Amino acid sequence: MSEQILSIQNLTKQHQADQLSGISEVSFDIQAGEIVAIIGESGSGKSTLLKSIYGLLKVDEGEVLFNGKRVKGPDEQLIPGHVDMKMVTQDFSLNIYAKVYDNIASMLSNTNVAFKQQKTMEVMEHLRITALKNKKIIELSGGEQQRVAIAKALVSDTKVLLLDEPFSQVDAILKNQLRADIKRLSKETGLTIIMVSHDATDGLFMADRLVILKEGKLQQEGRPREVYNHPTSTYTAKMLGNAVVLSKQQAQQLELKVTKEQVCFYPEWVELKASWSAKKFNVRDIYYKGFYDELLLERNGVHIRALQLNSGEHKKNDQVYVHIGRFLEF
Ligand SMILES: Nc1ncnc2c1ncn2[C@@H]1O[C@H](COP(=O)(O)OP(=O)(O)OP(=O)(O)O)[C@@H](O)[C@H]1O
Repeated sequence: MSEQILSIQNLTKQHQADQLSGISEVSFDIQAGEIVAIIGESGSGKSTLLKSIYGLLKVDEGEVLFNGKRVKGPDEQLIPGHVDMKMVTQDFSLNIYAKVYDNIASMLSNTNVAFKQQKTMEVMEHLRITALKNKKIIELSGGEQQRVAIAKALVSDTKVLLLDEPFSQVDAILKNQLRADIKRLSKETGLTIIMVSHDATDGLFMADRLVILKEGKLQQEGRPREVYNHPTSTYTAKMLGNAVVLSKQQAQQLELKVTKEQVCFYPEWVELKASWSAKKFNVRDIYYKGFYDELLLERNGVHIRALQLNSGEHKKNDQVYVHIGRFLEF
């Protein structure tokens, strides 16, 4: 059983006193070796939470415990931040005229040169940037710079890596590779990672646990599969899976038996098949997604979306039989 490394307790930080602008009473624990993804819409407080955990912001209330010891705020020490944690921000903080190797090695002392070399080479191999060793940062692509920034953060035996929008600079192919590499790194080395992303698929793909933030408050937390399949709000469902949200009245127009005010389901829960319970819908539009289509369907003026795995099977203005196999009520 892994041990707890961080405990975030009742953390509150408002940037402006007169309006909600930060985080409010956020509490959760992080186990050593876990990957935690903080997910939320723009302005929900993700960066504020990450910076508060690292000790970059003076919080109003609550505290962060690292192995049971309180993380100090920026007003309590000369260099803000925690010695066992490292944060990689979107600007990377690299010396752009220095070589990749030197950028990384600069984090280690010269007291043991052989160790410094070995450690730098080791971390470069982990991040697959050995071939870039003698290149200057200015000669690298955004994705390569991102890897160097992570290598630099990890070389000095970091226990917790904090990543703020780690994939903002990379294309889809590189993003998949980098996500897999970071996940592998955490599993191989026991590194704890807390990442912030506006793209929920990053969290679903990589994280052991998701923390969903809404307007500065913790909305839901749990394992990705659990949170995805059992969202406790329409906000979480929309953040994670492009969910369809209907009012009670709209749901009743589709002859769904509902009792609560809102109904929510993912497009993949909608079955396109004729059965005794299926209803006829019109295909109003088709969005081509590569190996599948997303259909915009309409019945009695209510629109829903469904997936068509057999791309091209139904066309615009076709009529299809639809069974909403599963839906949640809020
Ligand atoms: N230094 C600051 N001074 C005043 N308000 C701030 C400051 N930093 C953040 N805020 C406000 O606090 C709220 C949360 O900001 P934060 O950057 O934590 O959100 P976020 O979820 O990371 O957003 P994004 O995804 O857009 O980066 C926002 O309304 C933002 O405008």
